[in-house]
Amino acid sequence: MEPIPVAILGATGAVGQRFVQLLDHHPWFKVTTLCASDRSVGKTYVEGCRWLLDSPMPEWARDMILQPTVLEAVNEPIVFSALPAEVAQDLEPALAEKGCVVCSNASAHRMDEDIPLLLPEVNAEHVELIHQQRQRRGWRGAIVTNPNCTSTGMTIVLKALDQVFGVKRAIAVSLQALSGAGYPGVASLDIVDNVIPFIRGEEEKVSLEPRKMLGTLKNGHIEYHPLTISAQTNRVAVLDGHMVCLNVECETRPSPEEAIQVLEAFALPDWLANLPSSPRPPIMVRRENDRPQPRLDRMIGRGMSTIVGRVRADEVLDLKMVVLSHNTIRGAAGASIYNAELIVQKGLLP
Ligand SMILES: NC(=O)C1=CN([C@@H]2O[C@H](COP(=O)(O)OP(=O)(O)OC[C@H]3O[C@@H](n4cnc5c(N)ncnc54)[C@H](OP(=O)(O)O)[C@@H]3O)[C@@H](O)[C@H]2O)C=CC1
Ligand SMILES: N[C@@H](CC(=O)OP(=O)(O)O)C(=O)O
Repeated sequence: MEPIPVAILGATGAVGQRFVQLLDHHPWFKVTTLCASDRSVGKTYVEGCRWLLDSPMPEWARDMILQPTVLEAVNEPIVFSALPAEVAQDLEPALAEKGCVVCSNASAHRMDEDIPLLLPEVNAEHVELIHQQRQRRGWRGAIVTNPNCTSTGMTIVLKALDQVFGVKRAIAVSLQALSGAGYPGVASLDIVDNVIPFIRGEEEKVSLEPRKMLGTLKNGHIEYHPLTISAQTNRVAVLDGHMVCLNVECETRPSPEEAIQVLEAFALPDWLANLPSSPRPPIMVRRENDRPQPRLDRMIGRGMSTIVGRVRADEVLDLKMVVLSHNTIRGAAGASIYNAELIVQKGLLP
């Protein structure tokens, strides 16, 4: 098929750069517009972007001129948004009204009733909410969001366990990478030799977003999962990869070995598993007693897999384990691209 033109908003940031990297040689999508703030507009991408990734900036991106982040600059059928939430708030609905399908990382519209908070491994059927948006709001396009990067890996694990054992309560303690705070992010004098036990708004998102994703779509409306989550979130001196120490209580108490078998057997239907960005495998269980580790394991499945280790019986709830997910790939740009592939596959582009 002809490549589908796509735009990237916030193209110079930590997540925007991942979009540029992951869309290089993408089999379906071709980047035709890069947008940034007024600070960068008019510069070439190579001038306006402090490239932080360990592969070279793609040749096609280097000389593209950064466009203003305004409605008139964007005419592509698919728009990837890596905007600050306050900028996304009004612009994303305006783009959806104009006819663009916006695949967004920003938190601004994640919890809106008719907007899917989509993780294909967990709730691919929620994409049908696009029809509600079009009916209720009169949009030709749509907004589809991906979750907070800490919510991402743990929700995939909770889904696998919920399908078999039912999940009732969870305690999540995160160790979050620096790239999660964007660029330049946290000052080195704050984080070297240190852990910061506060990330604004994060605990609220990690407690609530999984309940929407694990919820049931009934009559065009999502009934949230009754699961209760207690979250504590911390910033640590890791570059990429968010780790979550997760304790889970189930309806039916599994042994650690039963839980491992369920996690290893977690599979996607063929139509999802065959999308270009689908994680292969969706979940990998490490049985060594000192894994997963961010530096060693975050790129498993090209950064799209969820890695689980240290699955043990818990003295307070039923199970405890450690979950690792690449925050700017599975938790951000890779997530949006995977969602866009799902939308194309379902024939939901206008
Ligand atoms: N980093 C992560 O792991 C995750 C991030 N997110 C979300 O993704 C979004 C982007 O995050 P991240 O890449 O980390 O942030 P960065 O701060 O690294 O990048 C922000 C980007 O937005 C642009 N921008 C800033 N202000 C404006 C403005 N007023 N108008 C237009 N563009 C603007 C910047 O352009 P310029 O360079 O010109 O200033 C830059 O391209 C945020 O909503 C964040 O919450 C979600 C999940 C994970
Ligand atoms: N808050 C996350 C990254 C992020 O921006 O998430 P959100 O889009 O949910 O605010 C982190 O610090 O790692």
